[in-house]
This record gives sequence, C-alpha cells and structure tokens, in this order.
Amino acid sequence: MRLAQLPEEFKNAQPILTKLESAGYEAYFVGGSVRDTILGKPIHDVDIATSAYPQEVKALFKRTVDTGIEHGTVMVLDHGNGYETTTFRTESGYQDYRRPDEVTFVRQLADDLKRRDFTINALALKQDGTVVDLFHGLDDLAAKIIRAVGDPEARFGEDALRMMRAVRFASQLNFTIEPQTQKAIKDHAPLLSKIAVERIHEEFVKMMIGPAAQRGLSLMIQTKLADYCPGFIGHTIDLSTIATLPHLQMTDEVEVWTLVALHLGLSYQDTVEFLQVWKTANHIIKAVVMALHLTYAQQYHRVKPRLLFDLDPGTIRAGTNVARYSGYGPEDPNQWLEVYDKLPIRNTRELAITGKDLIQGLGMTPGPAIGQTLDQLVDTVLAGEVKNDHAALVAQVIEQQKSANASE
Ligand SMILES: Nc1ccn([C@@H]2O[C@H](COP(=O)(O)OP(=O)(O)OP(=O)(O)O)[C@@H](O)[C@H]2O)c(=O)n1
Ligand SMILES: [Mg+2]
Repeated sequence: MRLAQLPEEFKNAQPILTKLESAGYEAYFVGGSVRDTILGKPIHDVDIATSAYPQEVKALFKRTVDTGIEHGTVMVLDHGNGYETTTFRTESGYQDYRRPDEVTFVRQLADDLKRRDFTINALALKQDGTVVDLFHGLDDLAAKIIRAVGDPEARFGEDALRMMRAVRFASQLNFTIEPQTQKAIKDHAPLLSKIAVERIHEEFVKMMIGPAAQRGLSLMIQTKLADYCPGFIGHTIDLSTIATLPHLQMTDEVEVWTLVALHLGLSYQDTVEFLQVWKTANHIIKAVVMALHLTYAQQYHRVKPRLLFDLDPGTIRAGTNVARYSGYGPEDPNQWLEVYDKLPIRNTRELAITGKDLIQGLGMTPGPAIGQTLDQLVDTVLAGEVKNDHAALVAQVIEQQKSANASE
C-alpha cells in the first residue's frame, strides 16, 4: 500500500527523515499516527523509528533532548516541533510484567516491529507514503480486528498494560478483539495487578470516552480485567448495567467517574475514597462529587437553584449528561445550564452587599457570622424573596437583626 497524500503533521516531519536517510540510515513513521492516518482519523504525536543509534541521531541534529535515551529515544527539535525519534530496538527480560530488563538497539526494522503490541500498531510508513506491513496489520485494520503481533501470551507477559490497551482500542476504534488474543487476555488478567494504577486509570478513561465504551466495558467484564481494577471486584452487575446504556458518549473524565460512582451506588464519601484509590487528581474528585450531587438530585426530581449555584457550567454539564445517559436526565441537555445562566447571582461575590458592608455599615462583628449572613442572603436572593439590590439587602439584614434581638 502506498498513501497518495500524507497529513500535514507528517509533511512537517519529513526533513528529519530525509536527513537520517541522507546519512545512510533508515527512518520511518511508526505507531498510532500511522494507524490513525490509514483509518482517516486526525493524528496527535508523530513518532519516528530509525536504524541510527541515539548518539548517531544526536550527532546529526543541532537541537535534541534526551527524553528517554536509555530506551533509545531522543527528541529532535525542528521549527518549534519536537519529534520522538527512537532507535530500532528489541526488548527482553520483563520480570515485572511491565518493562523490559534490557533493551538492545538493532539495525533491522523488522526486529523492532515484531516486539510491538498489536498488528495495527506494527505498521511503518516511509516518507514516500509506502506502508511496511509485516504482520497483516492492514488486513486487520480493514476487518476492524485487534490482534496481538505473534504470540499473544508473550505480548501480554511482556507488558500487562497491553490488555487494557486492547479493550481501549476496541472502544476507541469500535474494533473486535481476535479470539486467541482475547483468550490470552482472560488467561493473563491477574497480571494487571502488577501495573501502576495511574497507567490503568489512563487506559480506562480513554476506553470509557471512546465511541464503543459499552463494548470495551463488556470486554473488561468477560475477560475479568475489571476484577483486577481498583474497587470493581464484586461490582460486575453494576458495570454490566453501564455496558447496556444505549446512548453513552462521554466527553471527559468527570463524566466517566460520575457515571461509575452513580452506577456503583457510591455515597459522596465513598466516591472520594474510591477515586483516591484510582489515584485521581484532586480537582477531578471535587468536580465528580459536585456533578454527582446534580445527578442524584435529578434522579429524585429535586434540582434547586441553590444546588446549581454551588456548581459551575462544567459540572452542571457533566451531571446532566450522566443523568441523561442513565435514562432520567432532561430531554434538553442544556436545560440546567439555561436555568443556571438565569440565576440572579452565580457567585457570592455577585451579591450586592459585601462582608465589609456588614461590618462597617451595619456594625456586625468580624467573624464566622459574616460568612453565615452572606450565605443566608444568597439563599434568599436565589429563592427570589429579595432582589439582588444593595438597599434591599441592607433592609433584609436589619430585619434579620431585629427578629434575632426580639427572640433573645
Ligand atoms: N504497551 C505498549 C505501548 C506501545 N507499544 C507500541 O508503541 C507505539 C506507540 O505507543 P503509544 O503512543 O502509547 O500508543 P499508540 O498506539 O500510539 O496510541 P495513541 O494514539 O493512544 O497514542 C504503539 O503503536 C505500539 O507500536 C507497544 O508495543 N506496547
Ligand atoms: Mg501514540
């Protein structure tokens, strides 16, 4: 196969390949960008593989960064772009099921391609558009199949994360996993516990955001990969409910975890603990808990202005979408955002009175009472009982002070 037209990203990188070739080395585009180009999808990072050894690459280019030189990777900087340029290599050792004990640089492209995970990821592209396909990766791309290169057991024994990559690609590309490859995943699923949670996390989220998330999740259940993910054991039924939702099209990590927490029936506190075990970033955990409040409120038909006030557009969108995927959100995905936009205030700072006004103008003592009073004013303004107007709010505070004094 020869591609008639290369995407812009590859064209920009061509001078790097030309320079390597002029010096007598071989150089190819490899990895996901080749796969995605053939599928007609946009590409992100351009990876280059070459027969030149790292020191030879460094000698050829003026500006390089040693991003992973012990594994053969040097980043070549060119016109504001950086290209990961990796020497052809073989790997051996994998005693920990995650990384090789030893990498050996080699001069043959074939040796490099045969250590890669799946046939669709083992394609190489020459700069003239010729595709080097040693393992029928093009047939598998056309048939929409994820198949390990060579012996699947060996590939998963080398790097157990590849099992999660298989289900992630099944979702992202809407592909099936070839039966022998799938059997090897089932046989090796326990090895997933050797992998750092952060790496499983990344694959899981990518899988859930993919267009065929239901397929990916079903595969995780069938192969028992789910049992080796944090907090999923014993929750297969909840996960299979997610796998049957008809309109799943998640757009970000907050949606993913909100949906999972909802279907696992987690309380807010359990959600925090569950997401900590998954090593989720704190700002994401916070957003998930907020979105979950909205999702639960929709389930019980109790969405109040104060709840929307406490959220922000991002968490409102996530909470609404998750309720919609689960069958009880509003028909219009923008419904709660529109209500939010029409709130008289969306932030305590938007109140037409400040803590300073309370202290200096109304003689209140500095302390926690100031915050409580402002919070009550937020409630009254949101409930439509008082207009967000300075004089009206001052009158409201004086009223409250009077009735407080009277009851003393
Ligand atoms: N566990 C892994 C990870 C990567 N690779 C090889 O390294 C390439 C680049 O890896 P990576 O960027 O992680 O994945 P991509 O396939 O490029 O997918 P993405 O589009 O998500 O980057 C893969 O295509 C594959 O050939 C592998 O064999 N085994
Ligand atoms: Mg990649």
